[in-house]
Amino acid sequence: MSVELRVTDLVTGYGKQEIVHGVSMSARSEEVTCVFGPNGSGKSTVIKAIAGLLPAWSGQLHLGDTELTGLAVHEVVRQGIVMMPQGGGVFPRFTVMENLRMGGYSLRDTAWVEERIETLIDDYPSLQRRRHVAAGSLSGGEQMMVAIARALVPEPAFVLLDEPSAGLSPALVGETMTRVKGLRERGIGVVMIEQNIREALPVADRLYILAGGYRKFAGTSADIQDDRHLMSLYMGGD
Ligand SMILES: Nc1ncnc2c1ncn2[C@@H]1O[C@H](COP(=O)(O)OP(=O)(O)OP(=O)(O)O)[C@@H](O)[C@H]1O
Repeated sequence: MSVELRVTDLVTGYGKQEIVHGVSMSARSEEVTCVFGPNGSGKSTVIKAIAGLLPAWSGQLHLGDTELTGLAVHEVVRQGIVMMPQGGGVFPRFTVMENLRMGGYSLRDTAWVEERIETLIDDYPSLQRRRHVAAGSLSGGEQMMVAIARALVPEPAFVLLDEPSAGLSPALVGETMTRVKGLRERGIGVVMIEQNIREALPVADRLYILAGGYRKFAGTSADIQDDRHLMSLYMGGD
C-alpha cells in the first residue's frame, strides 16, 4: 500500500537564522521524489528536519496519519524513515560489516539485523567479497553502496538521500541512479537531493525546486518544457 510522506509549511533553520521559509512537499512510497536547487537553497535543511536532525520551528511532518513533528532521529527511524547524509557517512576505519550493523543500531533484535544484512549484501557482490575490509579502503562507488545498504537495514518505507552521486565518476552516477530505481521497485519511497539534474531527472516521479529557502516549483519531469525552462526555475525564477 502506498504511503505519503508530507511536509506542510515547514519553517526551520540554525540558531536564530531562518533558512527554510514555509516549504510544503509530498513524497510517496514506490516513487522517487527529487529536490533540486542551487547551493545553499535549503535542500539539506529540509531533509534534516524530516529525519529529526533539526526541529521544525513551525509546520508539520507526517508519514501517512502519523505525525513526525518533534520526534527524535531514532523515533523517525522506527517510523520507517532513514537518511543517508551527503558523502554517505560511511565510517572509514570500520569494516563493511561493522558499518552495515550500524544501520540496525536502533533495533533490539540483533539476530534479525544479522539476517537482514545477509539478505541485503547478496545484492552487492563486491561488498560480499570485502565484508571484513575497512570501508575506507573501498572505492567511492563501493562506499556509496555500503551507505545505501546500511540505510536499508531497518527495512525503511522511505530513504532520504542527500546527493548520492556527489564525487562519483559518470559511470558510477549511472549505477547509483539504477540503485535508486531498484529501491522504488522494492516499494521504497526515495527523496533525493541531486545536483546532477541530467541523470536524476529521468528517475524522478515528482520534483521540487527550492531557491533561497522557498519552494519555487512542484511537479513532474513532464512539466519541464526544456532546459531553458528548467534553468530559469533552478535559478529561482517564478
Ligand atoms: N549547521 C549549520 N549551521 C548554520 N548554518 C547552516 C548549517 N548548515 C547549513 N547552513 C546554512 O543554511 C543554508 C542552506 O544550507 P543547505 O545545506 O540546506 O543547502 P542545500 O540547498 O542543501 O545546498 P548544498 O547543495 O550546498 O548542500 C546555507 O546558507 C548554509 O550556509
